[in-house]
Amino acid sequence: MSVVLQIIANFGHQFLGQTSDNAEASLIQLVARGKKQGYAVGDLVNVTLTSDNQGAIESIVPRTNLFYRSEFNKQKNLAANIDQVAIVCATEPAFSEELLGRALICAQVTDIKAIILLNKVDVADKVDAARATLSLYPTLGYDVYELSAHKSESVSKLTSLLAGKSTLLMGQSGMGKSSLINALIPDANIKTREISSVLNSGKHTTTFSRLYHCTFDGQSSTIIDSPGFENFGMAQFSVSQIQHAMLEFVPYFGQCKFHNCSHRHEPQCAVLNAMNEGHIHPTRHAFYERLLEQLDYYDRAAY
Ligand SMILES: Nc1nc2c(ncn2[C@@H]2O[C@H](COP(=O)(O)OP(=O)(O)OP(=O)(O)O)[C@@H](O)[C@H]2O)c(=O)[nH]1
Ligand SMILES: [Zn+2]
Repeated sequence: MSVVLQIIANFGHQFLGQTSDNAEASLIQLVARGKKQGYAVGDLVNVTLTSDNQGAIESIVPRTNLFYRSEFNKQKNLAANIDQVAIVCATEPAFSEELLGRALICAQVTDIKAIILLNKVDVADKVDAARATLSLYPTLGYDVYELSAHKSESVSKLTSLLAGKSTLLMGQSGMGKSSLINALIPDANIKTREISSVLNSGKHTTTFSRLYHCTFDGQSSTIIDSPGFENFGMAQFSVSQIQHAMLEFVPYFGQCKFHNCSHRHEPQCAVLNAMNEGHIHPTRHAFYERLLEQLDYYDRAAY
């Protein structure tokens, strides 16, 4: 029998599938048939069932999007078919603005809405510094929501952002992502144990993405939890894609002296002028330079 299932967990060579509209549906262990393809959590796949709880993936339903990071030819799929990505930062330990910036660029190029969650705002002596760092981002168009995973009222406010949507939750280790998942999805631990029992092993479950069906504000929603990340390569993007994802640069494009201006060192560069006049934050320009340097490095390494 052939069915369409959604991949809800990805263990590299093995996947778990479930019907996308029924959170209570049993878990089906999936294997990829034929050519190995990079499936992602959130993918819809055509499956031939081989038993009650096993099946073979025959093909993939075309994706609306795929959020991934990559170094050289190594690709790490985080989620497919998502409506938004929520990047979890915290007051302590301090988060990396570099990683936040990279996740925002990736969302921008992939045309996925990004929101920033500042968790642990109950840590009174650290909250001002975190707020100061994040104050730049609303000026670029990214909403920042403050919350505390330990306070139920702030978690229930968060549900209105997630209701009816498929959201990828990502963040560095220690930002409180697991605490947030447990607060949002009270049976998350039970579901994780179910997965472990299907796989006869619990060891993989925290290192791979997984999808939870939930109901927020009466609307069926999904959350994809991804492993904490400590780097974010973007080898897949072109210089032009990165430039256009630097949203505060965009108004100045076309006004530089050289039409192929890299906005790094050229004379009469409208972007550099805007920075010197205080319209573009120097830390963002420095960030942009680092991204381009990394692309140069990938290019040189390819030859
Ligand atoms: N004060 C405070 N502590 C929190 C909050 N949320 C999480 N924590 C604590 O922060 C620590 C890390 O939380 P986790 O939920 O394990 O963080 P994580 O981001 O899932 O980290 P990994 O599992 O390593 O990826 C734990 O000691 C939590 O109790 C919060 O809102 N306020
Ligand atoms: Zn320029």
